[in-house]
Amino acid sequence: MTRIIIIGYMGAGKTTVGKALAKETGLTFYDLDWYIESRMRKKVSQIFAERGEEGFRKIEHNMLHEVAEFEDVIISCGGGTPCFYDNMEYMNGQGKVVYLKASPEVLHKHLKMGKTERPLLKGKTEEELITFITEQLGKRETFYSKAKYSLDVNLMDDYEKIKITVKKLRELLDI
Ligand SMILES: Nc1ncnc2c1ncn2[C@@H]1O[C@H](COP(=O)(O)OP(=O)(O)O)[C@@H](O)[C@H]1O
Ligand SMILES: O=C(O)C1=C[C@@H](OP(=O)(O)O)[C@@H](O)[C@H](O)C1
Ligand SMILES: [Mg+2]
Repeated sequence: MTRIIIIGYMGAGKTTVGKALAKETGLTFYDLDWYIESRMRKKVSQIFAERGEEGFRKIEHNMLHEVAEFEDVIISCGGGTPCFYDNMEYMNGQGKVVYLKASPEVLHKHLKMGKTERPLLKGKTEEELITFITEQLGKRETFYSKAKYSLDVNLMDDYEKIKITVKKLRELLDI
């Protein structure tokens, strides 16, 4: 039985890489945000707006316990998933957790395009965005570093290189 759990900051490529890795390996792909959206029939941004971050984290925690029971899967989490409740310890007990590690500059580059989709980044100027990423990544690193596996994705920073990322992950995780 294989269960891979991908973590890392917003914009690291968890969703993109997870999907590609599942396609290559034949494992089934679950993105925790997408799973939440389909179960709740609401966008993540809508859940944040209606229930606040606390409400979202509660739902995220419950849904994590559903998807992390599935077998032969690749699960891409949201950037905040490891940082609430005992989610990180739980994930470490459920599967191979891999941290996609990227610098604030690379994350910023990826996030510039999609910031309206992400409630925590909404309405921020360029400058505010880079400051926010740097500060929050610093705090979250404590949680992310509890992953058993980690892959630096700073140099794998374009679409053609996603294949290389997938290859490296297959070697690292032995899948
Ligand atoms: N290796 C990469 N090179 C270039 N852009 C990327 C790469 N990985 C992800 N992206 C882009 O960065 C953004 C965030 O990627 P996504 O997979 O949604 O990250 P996450 O799920 O970690 O937040 C998307 O617009 C995606 O197309
Ligand atoms: O980092 C975070 O707290 C969040 C990351 C998002 O997922 P991605 O990391 O896939 O963008 C999503 O779960 C939500 O907007 C909150
Ligand atoms: Mg994602």
